[in-house]
Amino acid sequence: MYQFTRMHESTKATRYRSTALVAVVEIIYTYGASEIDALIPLARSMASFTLALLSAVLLLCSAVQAQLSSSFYSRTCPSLPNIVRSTMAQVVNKEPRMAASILRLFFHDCFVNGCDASILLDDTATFTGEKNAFPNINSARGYEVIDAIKSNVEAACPQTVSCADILALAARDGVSLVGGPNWKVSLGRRDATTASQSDANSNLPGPSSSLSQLVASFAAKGLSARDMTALSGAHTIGRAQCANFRSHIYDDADIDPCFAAARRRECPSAGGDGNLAPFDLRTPDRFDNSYYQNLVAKRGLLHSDQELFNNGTQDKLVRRYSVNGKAFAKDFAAAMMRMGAISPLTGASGEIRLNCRVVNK
Ligand code: HEM
Ligand SMILES: [Ca+2]
Repeated sequence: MYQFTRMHESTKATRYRSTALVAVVEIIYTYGASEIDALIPLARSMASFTLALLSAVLLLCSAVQAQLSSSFYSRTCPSLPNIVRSTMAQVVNKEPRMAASILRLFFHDCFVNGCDASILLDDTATFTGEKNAFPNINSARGYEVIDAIKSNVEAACPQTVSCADILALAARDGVSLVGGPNWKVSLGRRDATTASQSDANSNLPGPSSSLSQLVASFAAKGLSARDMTALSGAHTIGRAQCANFRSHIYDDADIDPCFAAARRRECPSAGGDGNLAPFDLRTPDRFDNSYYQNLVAKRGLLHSDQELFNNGTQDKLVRRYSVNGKAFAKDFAAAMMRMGAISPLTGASGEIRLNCRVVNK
């Protein structure tokens, strides 16, 4: 759709340019070379008209393309990267898990109608939002961290930076603060004015998903199976609740029996639904490639995790990441940039929310 509009505009520009050229040639032909001097001002004004037209078309193109850019706030809010980074550093220093929780918030935002901070909206009389959808209720956390960053950003650059961009930056900083890769965050997203609980319920993959369901849910967002496997490496940090991995440790066969027995101690077969367990027992708060080493050892915590290494299409890639932390870091960063570019609101769409929890009045 964007592509079509762009081609259409540039065809128009070429047509205008050749019409101007033909006109100049016709004038020379009709009036003779001796009168060309008199025609120079006319030719000049036609040339500048053509130039103006071309630049107008170029401007239109960039608006239509609606591209994000890492320098989006470099003039309007130069302190933005430092504010986000220093707030995240304080928060993660106090509670390392928060790096994981903010990363997950970003994933859950982007997969539901794009990276538009829809997940941050509280329910209202006119819509039921995403916070109480099944994948998020009693599970997604870190909203108050985004509030704190937002209020620091508002103090420095009022009404300028979207909550969606703050979330994208905070997720990146959290990962890099706990030892993960760094990447350039593209900016210029705007905030949604509505949110949908049912979209959150249907677009986010669940812990009992099969490999083909996982691949399909990422494909629906324009992400490849490789992206899916790299992004799942986020489960190298953070915690999960017993209710989400109980059936894997009690009922599945594709699991190391010692690992299953150890995990059952923190997660009884009945009760204790909210008991927390780290995804990665070895380095629970360090963003490394041990998630993949765990999968190869059949020590994935969720059923969906172990699906990536269970004699399927992703086995080879999982093995590669398990022995090559650099390859994982590189692919994770690239996939995060692609995930962060899912259907952003740009230009005049959406708004710059003043409070990340509520739509502007
Ligand atoms: C591939 C499909 C995925 C499934 C089925 C899935 C599912 C889950 C589940 C069930 C939990 C535990 C929640 C709880 O018990 O409260 C969780 C936690 C987490 N997920 Fe995923 N996830 C997936 C992909 C991702 C992706 C792509 C990311 C980020 C790029 C991510 C980041 C995280 C993080 C960091 C945590 C820990 C959060 C915390 O400790 O607060 N997940 N995920
Ligand atoms: Ca969203």
